Formats: sequence, structure tokens, C-alpha cells
Amino acid sequence: MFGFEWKLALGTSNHAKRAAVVSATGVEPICHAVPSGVPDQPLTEDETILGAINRAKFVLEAEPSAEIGLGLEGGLMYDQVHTNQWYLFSVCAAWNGSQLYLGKGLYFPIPNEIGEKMKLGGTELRHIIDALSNTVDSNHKDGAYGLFTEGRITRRDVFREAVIAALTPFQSSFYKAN
Ligand SMILES: O=P(O)(O)OP(=O)(O)OP(=O)(O)OC[C@H]1O[C@@H](n2cnc3c(O)ncnc32)[C@H](O)[C@@H]1O
Repeated sequence: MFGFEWKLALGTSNHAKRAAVVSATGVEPICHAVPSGVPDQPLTEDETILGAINRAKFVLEAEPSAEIGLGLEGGLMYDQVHTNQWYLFSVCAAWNGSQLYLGKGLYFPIPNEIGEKMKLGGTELRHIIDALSNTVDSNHKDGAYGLFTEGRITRRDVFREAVIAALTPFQSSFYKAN
């Protein structure tokens, strides 16, 4: 455990994201569903990262008593350089009002036909994953990661690592010169 004592605000009420923050820090965040400012289904790295940053900044504005705002965003990107493959990845932005850090989580290949369907628009990944896993609200549960790995990796796991990465510079003395 992190031994974290700061008051954290989280820019969503999504269950998997909240559980990731609790698991990463031992702290129960104050949750507000703030806008991401990007499309509901981000399709590039930049959009996804910007969504995480916007959520972190908006939630600290909404909850000024918190010391750090956290924005967690899932998105898709197409790698046309190395693999010609769609990837799902998860980002955490951490903002304390003056410093911003990102934790970029696992990049996980998803079936290209799903990525192409997302690019055409009109639906979001969670609807596809809900149908494939015969559930509802898969984005609040183990998510696409859980479906494709048969539960060996979950959405909470992936965000947990991204949260730890984004918060470490605020926490560790190795970054004091920053
Ligand atoms: O409640 P919020 O915080 O908005 O969370 P979200 O899951 O709806 O939204 P994100 O912005 O994190 O993700 C963008 C879209 O991709 C979907 N998505 C991302 N990762 C997913 C996963 O692992 N399983 C299912 N859907 C996923 C998600 O549900 C959205 O439709």
C-alpha cells in the first residue's frame, strides 16, 4: 500500500475506476462525474490523454478541498507503424493545481474489427463488450481486459497501475527537485 494520506478527488463515479484508486492508494476518493471534454469514445492517444487531464482539472475545481484531482480515461488508438493493430489503453492524470503527471497504463490489443467499428461511430466500446460478455455495464466491471483474458487482467488492475504511476512523483522523495 502507498501510505497515502492526501485527500483525493476523482472525476468519475465509475466503479472500476473508483476501485482502482482505492486499491492503488488505500484512500476513498471523493467522486464527481465531470465532463472529459473529448468524445465519449476517444480514438487517439491525444484525445484519451486530454480527456484524463480535463477530468483531473475539472474535478479539482469541483472539489477544492481535495489536494489532488485524478482523471481516468480509457481510449483506443491504432498503431499504424509497427503492428497495424487497434489497442485499448487506460490513462490516469494527476493534478494538484500546479503540477500535472500522467500514468499511461497497459496497451492491450483488441480485435481490429472492433476498432474499425468504433471508428465508424455510432456506438461505444462498452456496448460491444456488454454484448460479447453477455452482461451490462462491463465498463464498471472487469471490462474488455477481463473478457479477453478470461479475468487474468481487469479494468481495475490496469487503472490501478496508471494511478500509482501518476501519483508517485507527488509522493516519492526521488522527484523532489521537480
Ligand atoms: O463513467 P466514465 O468515467 O465516463 O467511464 P467510461 O467507462 O464510460 O468511459 P471512458 O472514457 O473511460 O472510456 C471510453 C469508452 O470506452 C469504453 N471502455 C473503455 N475501456 C473499456 C473496457 O475495458 N471495457 C468496456 N468498455 C470500455 C467506455 O465504456 C466508454 O464507452
